[in-house]
Amino acid sequence: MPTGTTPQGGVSASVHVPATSANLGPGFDALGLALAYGDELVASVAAGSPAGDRVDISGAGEGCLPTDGSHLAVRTIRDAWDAWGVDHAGVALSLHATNRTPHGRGQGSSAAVIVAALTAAAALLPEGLRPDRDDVFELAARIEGHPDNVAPAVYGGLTISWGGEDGGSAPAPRGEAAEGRAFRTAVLRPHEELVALVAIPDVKLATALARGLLPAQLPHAAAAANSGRSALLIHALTAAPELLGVATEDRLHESFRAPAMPASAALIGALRAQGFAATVSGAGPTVLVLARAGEEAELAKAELLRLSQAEGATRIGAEGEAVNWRVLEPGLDTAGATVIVHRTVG
Ligand SMILES: Nc1ncnc2c1ncn2[C@@H]1O[C@H](COP(=O)(O)OP(=O)(O)OP(=O)(O)O)[C@@H](O)[C@H]1O
Ligand SMILES: N[C@@H](CCO)C(=O)O
Repeated sequence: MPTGTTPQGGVSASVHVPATSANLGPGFDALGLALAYGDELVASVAAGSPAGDRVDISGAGEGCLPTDGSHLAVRTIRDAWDAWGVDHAGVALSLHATNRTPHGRGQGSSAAVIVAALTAAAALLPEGLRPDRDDVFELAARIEGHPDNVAPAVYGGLTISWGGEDGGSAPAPRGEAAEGRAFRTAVLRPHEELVALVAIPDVKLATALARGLLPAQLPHAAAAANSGRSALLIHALTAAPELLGVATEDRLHESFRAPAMPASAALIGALRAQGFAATVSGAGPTVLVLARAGEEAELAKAELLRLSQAEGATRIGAEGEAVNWRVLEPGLDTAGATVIVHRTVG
């Protein structure tokens, strides 16, 4: 970035970022799927200072999240400009956030806001100097700490991400410079018949808490079974959806986290007992069901609605509170994060 580059006034960047579901069963910290609904962030700058930063929020987080410079999107934009060598001390940021992705439910809300903020931070720079999608992916994954929600939020579709051992550079494809990237991803198109259903409870589970429940070590047999299933899962998601049930079996995380989301675990157990490919979405507690379009998806939806409304185990959360569920069939997104830069008038 040339010395003295500043964010542009007189323009606004409108960003859309999809909600995402990570893990998909055995693909812990690696697999992600973009869902066709998500968040909007409109960003602009004017002459001023960071003290003048303002965020206007509607939807998730409205009335709870900060509306000043301590908002995650503002911090992320300013951190990105620092990382890219942009001089931003003389501007105030104005953000309008429309949040549809629920927070702390396992649909990638934190990845979405980070990706939206970085996409806006790049778009507000002069044309020709804007970091590209791969730069946004890299920085977002570093901030989030793992790439599995960030990749589908940036690129759309079905993503397989990887990093380096012990936080080093991610191994690069043959013939490509390693470039010191910490994370990389391969983007696949999901099978055209793939349908995703989500049941979203009205209780939250912080990802940090859910990660704290994982064991440091696992038996080799469990790791071997899991690697076989995650390989099979790619085949199921792209070519053979009839294998989704067996391919979504996980040995790395779901059982260890079940005590923190008993209602989700009970719902998944009841659905899997009927042969449906039900898993925890991300770190939970949303339940994700993958199915083939047509009769199987219709049956899965009917069962998901019936079980999530039933009295009993599925109505009790981790703290003993009642759980209410919202069931959605969001469709799949293949575009990822998109941005339009408008010239502002007046
Ligand atoms: N749009 C947003 N604006 C500001 N902060 C947000 C936004 N979305 C998420 N956050 C912050 O991230 C937290 C949720 O992140 P967390 O990683 O726990 O869950 P998640 O990203 O929704 O789920 P998962 O990582 O399992 O998919 C929120 O409680 C909030 O602090
Ligand atoms: N792979 C992550 C996804 C949630 O961010 C986890 O399960 O902790």
